[in-house]
Amino acid sequence: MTVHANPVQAGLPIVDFSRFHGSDGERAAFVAELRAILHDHGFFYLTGHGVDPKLIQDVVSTAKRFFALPLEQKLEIEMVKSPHFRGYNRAGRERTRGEQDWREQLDINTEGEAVEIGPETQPWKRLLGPNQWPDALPELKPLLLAYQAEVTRVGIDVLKAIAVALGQPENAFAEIYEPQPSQLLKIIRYPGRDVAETDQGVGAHKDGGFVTVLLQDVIPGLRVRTEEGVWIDAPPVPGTFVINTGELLELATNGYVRADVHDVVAPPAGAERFSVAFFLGSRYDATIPVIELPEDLKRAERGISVDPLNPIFREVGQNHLKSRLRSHPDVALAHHRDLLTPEQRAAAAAGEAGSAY
Ligand SMILES: O=C(O)CCC(=O)C(=O)O
Ligand SMILES: [Fe+2]
Repeated sequence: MTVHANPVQAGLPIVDFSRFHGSDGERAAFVAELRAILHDHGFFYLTGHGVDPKLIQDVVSTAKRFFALPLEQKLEIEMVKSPHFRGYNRAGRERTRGEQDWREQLDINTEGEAVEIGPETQPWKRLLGPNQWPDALPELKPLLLAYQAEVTRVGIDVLKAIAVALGQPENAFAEIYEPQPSQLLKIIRYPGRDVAETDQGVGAHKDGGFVTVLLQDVIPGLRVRTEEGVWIDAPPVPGTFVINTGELLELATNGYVRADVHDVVAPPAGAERFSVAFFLGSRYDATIPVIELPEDLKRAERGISVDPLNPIFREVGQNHLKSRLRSHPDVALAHHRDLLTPEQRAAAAAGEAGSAY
């Protein structure tokens, strides 16, 4: 694989998206490179994405001001107050495979109205509803919604390039993300190891959707596990996003596309790490299709390995709801007891269930 000017030696490749819109030759080279990356890792740095650096700077600085608010102001919008899994979580509240993640975060999603839930309503409709915003920082809402719109555009652009790399028409995935893809935006703060009770910023996991668009501030911590089981560091590279594919693409391509496992180690004592993660998925009412790949790619399909601890459904809304119920047992108990089995209720009450995302 040819890797473009890559300052991260032996690390993840850096890809310039403007080449997708360049000359025919540039586009073909870009698409071939992307295809190899999708198959090897599903992880890369993206430049040439067109997001205004000023917007990025404002999002990061305002996110830092949010986390610097007094705890009681952040708790005014604690996630447990939202049946739709929106809002703030203190560090230690989220779990990945039963182990505590050590990060605080604010979760935003598509801004919308709650749906009245009756016995016939599909359970995933509980995910729809308004976000919670801090009164103390009114500028956060317009900023994060503007940013969410921008990273949605980037995610969809990348998805079009992915479709082409897989030998499909650019709009191959449009029928499962139009008119409203699922959006989940998290601003995240990882406290240093002097404060964190474990080294686990977030435990090893795969993301769930189409693609994740990750903005890292300046402190490293993200690591990616290759197919051979080697962990590679993915430190921040200024001006880039880290893009990674999610399980949806693994499923849709019968494992041709890889969604590498990754984690975040807590920053050193005295440091704190900030990131902004955006997860783009298909419509909640979509079913993940299996894409017929060209013969040469088909031969390289790996198949899908099923994780018994975290089964994945082709019904997207059901899948999202499952992840959210597992990651946030307090919300599950407060608002969705009726969806839990007695075992899940007991595990949630003991704070045992959970996974990232
Ligand atoms: O904070 C990061 O850099 C990555 C977070 C992540 O992998 C996730 O939230 O799924
Ligand atoms: Fe992740």
